[in-house]
Amino acid sequence: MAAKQMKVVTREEVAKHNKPGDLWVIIDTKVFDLSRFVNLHPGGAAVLYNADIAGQDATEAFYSLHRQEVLLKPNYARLQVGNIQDETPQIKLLAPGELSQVPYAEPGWLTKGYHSPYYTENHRAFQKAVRKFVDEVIVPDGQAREEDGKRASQSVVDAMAALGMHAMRMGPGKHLKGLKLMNGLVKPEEFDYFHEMIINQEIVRCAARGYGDGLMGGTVIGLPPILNFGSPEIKAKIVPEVLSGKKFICLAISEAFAGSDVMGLQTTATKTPDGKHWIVNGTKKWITNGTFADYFTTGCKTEDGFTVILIERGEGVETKPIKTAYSATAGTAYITFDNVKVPVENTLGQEGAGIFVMLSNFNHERWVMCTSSVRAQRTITEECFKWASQRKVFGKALTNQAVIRAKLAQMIARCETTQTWLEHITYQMNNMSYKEQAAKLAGPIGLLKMYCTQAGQDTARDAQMIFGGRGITRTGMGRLIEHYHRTIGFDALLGGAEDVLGDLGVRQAMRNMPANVRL
Ligand code: HEM
Repeated sequence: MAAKQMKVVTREEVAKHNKPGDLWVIIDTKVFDLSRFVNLHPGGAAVLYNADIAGQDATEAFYSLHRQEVLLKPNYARLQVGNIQDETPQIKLLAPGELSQVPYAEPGWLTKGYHSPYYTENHRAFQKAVRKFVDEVIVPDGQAREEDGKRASQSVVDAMAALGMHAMRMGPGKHLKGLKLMNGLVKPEEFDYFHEMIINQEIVRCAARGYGDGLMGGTVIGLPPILNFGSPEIKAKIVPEVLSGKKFICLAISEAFAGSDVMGLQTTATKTPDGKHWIVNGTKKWITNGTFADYFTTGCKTEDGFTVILIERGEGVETKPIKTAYSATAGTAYITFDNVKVPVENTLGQEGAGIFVMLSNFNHERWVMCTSSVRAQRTITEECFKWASQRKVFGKALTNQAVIRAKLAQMIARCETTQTWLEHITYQMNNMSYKEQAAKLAGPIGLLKMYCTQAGQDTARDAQMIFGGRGITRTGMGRLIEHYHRTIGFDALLGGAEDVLGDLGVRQAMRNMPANVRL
């Protein structure tokens, strides 16, 4: 279709179009013909016929009531009929992949003129490529699926698989060998936890919490036990299917009976008399991606303790969606296992050593959650800074109010402290063996996660105060704030409740308390 021919007009000409049936406005030097749209306008017709708006420059009024994205929607973009002669737009749209220039909207290492000891040129090139991909492919799908509740589009899952993204989200390791990562941008042996952190932090910018978990969150936590404890046969079958996005897996541990206290699990697995199969009975609750998973990495109670068993969807396995505060796109499930027959070869790790299998993954899982939580807060801080700068109250921008600045100060400080602590821990992960990480980082990661999610909740509350009623409205200016405030609880609970993790951090530290110290 040929591009629409735009008129070039003067402000005086626009001013003549100020009545019913002939209504134009100027928004940032662009001229919109609202003559027919006026009766469809969600904000009503009267506001558009106002003498300060009709035929006038409505830029300030528009941006105090609408998000930029309104004008990007094709049905609204087509209302533009021209541009003001000899003027250029003042409001800049970020191109896909571009960094925000809003202060503190990007972590320090991505802020012009600042330095960091942790990131190489390769990390920077990698971040650029990942952001572009996320902006172009993930963000639009994330916003749409969070709304309609359907699972992440297979086209997105496939596009991520083609870049090796599902594999990279498992962290550095042997599973990357031979893969072309981000079109060859990073060599498998050079991929480190900072690369992984970049992927997580970029994805979370889609600002769709349920979708973020729906987008293979189950794989991030459900596949590592296969990679680390599965037999060669199991690995050879499952890993390629899942990392190519053809099949889906989830981690099935929590139950109605037991959440953070995994010792309380009641799902049982008993051997058949011939010893060739497990018979699994029980239920699982709040299982991310469970509604569409093909495989379930399942914590079971067995004769001599706990055992983790890989269960394939089939006879006796049923999954039902659980309605949570975020979207059904996450696939949060209640699962019933009813006399499910599973080959003993599907046992992950030693029989009776399931606690070890489950615990071994917790550090990475919690660290992943920290990476996301920290970045999500930054997006909210950016929203608040933008809003407080453009919103006028009593004739002045909100940023003129000391109470608003005090809230921004706290939000920024939380972004900076959590990111800096996260980078410190990530650096340790890069320089420690998996065993060392287990010994030395469980406590610090527990404390970091506790602090990240506490900070997130404080930021959610502050943001809601800054946005007022808009912060509790699902559409419009404050929609990201409403979403964040509604879903922050997930961060504080998933992967171990905040209080439990704080306590874990202190208990780990107590173990290292020298017996010979006194005040
Ligand atoms: C191209 C021009 C415009 C388009 C496409 C447009 C579109 C919209 C849309 C989609 C909404 C719903 C917002 C949401 O919930 O996301 C809305 C609300 C509104 N619009 Fe417009 N609008 C335009 C111009 C204006 C102008 C110039 C004014 C000037 C006062 C205005 C005043 C309002 C008001 C008062 C609301 C209700 C806001 C609220 O509920 O907080 N609109 N408009």
